[in-house]
Amino acid sequence: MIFREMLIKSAEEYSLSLTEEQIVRFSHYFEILIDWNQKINLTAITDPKEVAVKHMIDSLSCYDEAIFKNGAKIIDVGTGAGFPGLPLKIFRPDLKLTLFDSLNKRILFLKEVAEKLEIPDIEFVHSRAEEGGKNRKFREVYDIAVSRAVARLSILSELCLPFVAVGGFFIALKGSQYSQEIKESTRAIKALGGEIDKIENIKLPGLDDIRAIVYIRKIKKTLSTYPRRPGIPEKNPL
Ligand SMILES: C[S@@+](CC[C@H](N)C(=O)[O-])C[C@H]1O[C@@H](n2cnc3c(N)ncnc32)[C@H](O)[C@@H]1O
Repeated sequence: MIFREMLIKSAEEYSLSLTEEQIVRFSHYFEILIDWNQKINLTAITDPKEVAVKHMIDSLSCYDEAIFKNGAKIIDVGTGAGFPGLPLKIFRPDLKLTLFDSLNKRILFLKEVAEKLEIPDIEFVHSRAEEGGKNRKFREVYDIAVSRAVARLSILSELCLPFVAVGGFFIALKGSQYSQEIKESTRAIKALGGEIDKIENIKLPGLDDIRAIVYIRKIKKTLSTYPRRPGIPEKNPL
């Protein structure tokens, strides 16, 4: 009940209106998350109010109606326990979502959530982004790539921009250190065919820190040299 109330209250503060069906799905997702978290490490955040704000509402904070077009193809790179991809899919069931992660246990959890919540049209991929980004099935076919808490922006751009089609967006959900990360990543974003479109500051209900959503537009194809081999983007950022 606490989760449900907090979710509704925070969504309202954030000017997002949720239907009863969506609220039920978010609540069920929360229950399965807490249950599985006892067996495998999915999240350090377990307090109902915190899960509602720091996972569910934070995930929705990158939602922009003008960018998330009807039926858009979206990939969540390093999705972990499904953030931000799954809350976005619950909010906008028309999205064609790919949940992508290098840890298979988390993919198994996500499959169970999708099945129990009866959410169709989700593709689950167990792979590293450095490999997926080279694969023709995934390369430059997405309208949107989203990612949260996976790597610094310079590294993350190499992991995410190869998935995005020209004209699409890579959306990075960033914490309070975002200014420094953005400064460091200018060269990488350009080299990968991207351009910063806008940066939106976010303050979550009840939290003091300022976060940022960085919207990067794909303006040119990514050179076939990127992404480099697994581990290289992190070891030697562009
Ligand atoms: C700290 S968790 C964040 C999970 C989720 N995005 C969130 O915000 O709660 C980072 C996730 O990224 C995945 N990951 C890290 N490097 C990756 C890579 N190169 N390719 C695919 N997934 C990766 C990890 O397995 C992990 O699940």
